[in-house]
Amino acid sequence: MHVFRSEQRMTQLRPPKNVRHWPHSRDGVGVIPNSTFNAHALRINSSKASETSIFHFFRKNKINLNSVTCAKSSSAPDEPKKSPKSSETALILIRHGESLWNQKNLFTGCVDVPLSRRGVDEAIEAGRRISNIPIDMIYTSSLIRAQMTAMLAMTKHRKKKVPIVVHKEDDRSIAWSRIFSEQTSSEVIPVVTAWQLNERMYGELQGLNKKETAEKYGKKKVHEWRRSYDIPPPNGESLAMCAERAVAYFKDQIEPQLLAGKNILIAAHGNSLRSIIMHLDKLTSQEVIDLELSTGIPMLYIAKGGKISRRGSPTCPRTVGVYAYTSNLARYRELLENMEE
Ligand SMILES: O=C(O)[C@H](O)COP(=O)(O)O
Repeated sequence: MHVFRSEQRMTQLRPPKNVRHWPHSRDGVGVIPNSTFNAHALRINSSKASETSIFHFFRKNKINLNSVTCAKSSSAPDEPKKSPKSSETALILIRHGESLWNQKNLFTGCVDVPLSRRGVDEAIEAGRRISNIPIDMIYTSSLIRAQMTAMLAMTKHRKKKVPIVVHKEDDRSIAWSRIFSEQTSSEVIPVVTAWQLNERMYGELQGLNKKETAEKYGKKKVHEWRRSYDIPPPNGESLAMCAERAVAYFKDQIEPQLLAGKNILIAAHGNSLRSIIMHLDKLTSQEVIDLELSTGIPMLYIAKGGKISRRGSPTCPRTVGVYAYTSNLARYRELLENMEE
């Protein structure tokens, strides 16, 4: 059974300072390029009209264009440039923390339900477990439980960067949401919200209690709706239909950033992540039936040489455990430690 479940809470032993958790990489590869969100001089790559209105806005508000930088106004963050084959980047997947309806065992799907108190704690704990892993961009769904998980987790990241939702409604919102001073731009992490990463639509089951639904329609039928690959719940999405949008988005928008050197966090949902993991781990539609994701447990993948491979679930930095880390991540962690000394 291919399961990422919460790990036994190991005793919180702090390893001695000089103990290296991982051997340094032989090739001396530097720390993962901390390619933060590259801000550029304000360039509105859009129609002349919006450019005029933007410059009109700045002039009217006496904003000196020379002191303002913002990223290019593309609907996606910077166009990814291919990074050298040897470079390595991290991909972290986290299913949102427990939601109020998870707590009540209700089918949630696309209903926009917030985290429960326990879900908030799970998101913060997940943040501790990924606090040493570089993150340059965050992708989340348009649902609050996934967005809250990402924001809460990032409060524990040792780089202390501020996640900022990237708005892409129109050129003005793009320009305004990315107006930083030069210094600020190095202190933020762009957060891209995408409906394609939403939980699968559970149709008529949304809001129903999972146990009562199984009693009403039969355990087998409900298990089929919940865990089969291509059987949708009544007026809902099958996992295959969810994969069509979630995996397509991952391939079109996220993978290029990852392979271009950006370290990525995706905070999403049980089924949108199951479909992405099915793609990454090349699971069959039979194998994915057994894939269960616990709420709030981070899953680490490493992209290197054009491949994205699973490394396991990171544990808390102070937890004595088997680190599914690489020597590059070890260097990054040492950098953070030296930064804090
Ligand atoms: O949408 C929901 O109800 C849950 O997030 C996932 O439900 P499932 O575990 O039945 O897929």
